[in-house]
Amino acid sequence: MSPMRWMTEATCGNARAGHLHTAHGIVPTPTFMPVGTAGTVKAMTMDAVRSTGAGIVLGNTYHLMLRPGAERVRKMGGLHRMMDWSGPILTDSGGFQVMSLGALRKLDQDGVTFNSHIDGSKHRLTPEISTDIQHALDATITMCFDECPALPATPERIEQSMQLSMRWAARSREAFVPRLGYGQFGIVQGGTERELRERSVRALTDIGFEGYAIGGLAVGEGQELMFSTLDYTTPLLPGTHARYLMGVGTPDDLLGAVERGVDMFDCVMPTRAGRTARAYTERGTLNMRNARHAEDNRPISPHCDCLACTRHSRAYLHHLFRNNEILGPMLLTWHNLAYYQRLMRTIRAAIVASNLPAVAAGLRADWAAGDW
Ligand SMILES: Nc1ccc2nc(N)nc(O)c2c1
Ligand SMILES: [Zn+2]
Repeated sequence: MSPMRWMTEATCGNARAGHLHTAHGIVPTPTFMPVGTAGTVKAMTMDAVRSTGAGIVLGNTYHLMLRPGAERVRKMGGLHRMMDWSGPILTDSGGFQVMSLGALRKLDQDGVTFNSHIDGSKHRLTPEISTDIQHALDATITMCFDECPALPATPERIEQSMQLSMRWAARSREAFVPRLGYGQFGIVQGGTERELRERSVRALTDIGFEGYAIGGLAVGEGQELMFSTLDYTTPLLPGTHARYLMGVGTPDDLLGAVERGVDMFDCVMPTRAGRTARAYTERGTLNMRNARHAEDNRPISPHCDCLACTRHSRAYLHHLFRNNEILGPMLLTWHNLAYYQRLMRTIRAAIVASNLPAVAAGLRADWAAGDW
C-alpha cells in the first residue's frame, strides 16, 4: 500500500465521487466525519456509529492532550483501540480549538502557549508538538498545525496569519513521520481574500501533502461568502487529492460544497443538535420539545432506518426530551448521524449516476417543503 491516496471514481460538474485509501480501510467520498472530540462521539456507542455507515471519524489533539493525555491514550492501546474504532481517524491539530475555546493563550512565531479550559494548567503547542501528539495517537490523517484568525479581521491580519500558518505547515511536514496508508493534510488559509487563498494553495502544494483542507471558513462568514471562497479555492487544489472543508456544516452547506468540489466534511451540528432536541430530516429540522409532537406516533422520518425511527415515535422522543431522559440525546444523535450519512450516500450515488443537478434540486425542494 502506498502512502494514503484518494482515487476518483466519477465526476459530475465540479463534484467528485471517489475512495480514500488508508491503512485503516477505504472510505467512499464524499464523506461526513462524525466528531469524536475527546475519543467519543458524544452519546453514541461505536456500534451505533458504525450502523449509520460512517467511514471515518474525527478526534481533537487539543482535548485529548489535556484529557486523558497522549501517554494514557497510548497505554490504553492507542486511540483506535481506546475508542473501539478500527476505521480511519483524522485528528485536528489543536490550534483552532485553542482559539475557538477562547482559552487564555499567547501566540508567538513559534507556537501557542495556553491555559487549559479544564483546570487552567499551562500547555504549549507548536507544529512539532502537535504533529508528535497526533503520531502518538496513531491518527490515520494528521492535520497541519495552523492559526485561524478570529473574524472580523483586517486583510493585513489575515495575510500575517496565513503566512504564519504556511511556515507552520512546512514545520508540520518536517515533523511528520511518513507511514504506509497514513497521511498529513495541509490547511489552506487566507480568509475570504482571493489572492491570499491562491498564495496559500501554492505554498502548500509546493510542500506537498496527501490531502488538502480548506480552513478559515465556517467561522461566521456566512454561506454565500463560504461558497464564493470555495468557487475560486477548490479548483486550485490538485484534482488527484482529497479536499476537506473543516467544520462544515448544515445539509445545505454539504450539498453546495460537494457541488464545488469538496470531498470530506466534519461538523458538530448533527451530534450537538441530537443533544438539544433538534432533529434533521429530509424536510428540514424539527424541535422535538415542541408540543405538536406530543401525540404524533409517526417516526421522525419515514426514510430512516435508525433505532429512533424503526422502534419509536416522535411522541416518544418528545416525552424523553421533556423528561430530560438520557435516552433522548442518544436516540436523536443516532438519528441525526444516520440522516447525514444517508444524505452523503444520496449525493454520492447522484454523482456516480451523473445526475447530481436533478437530485440536488429535489433535495432543496424537500428541505423547503417543510415537515410531512
Ligand atoms: N471551521 C474550522 C474548523 C476547524 C479548523 N481546524 C483547523 N485546524 N483550522 C481551521 O481553520 C479550522 C476551521
Ligand atoms: Zn432516524
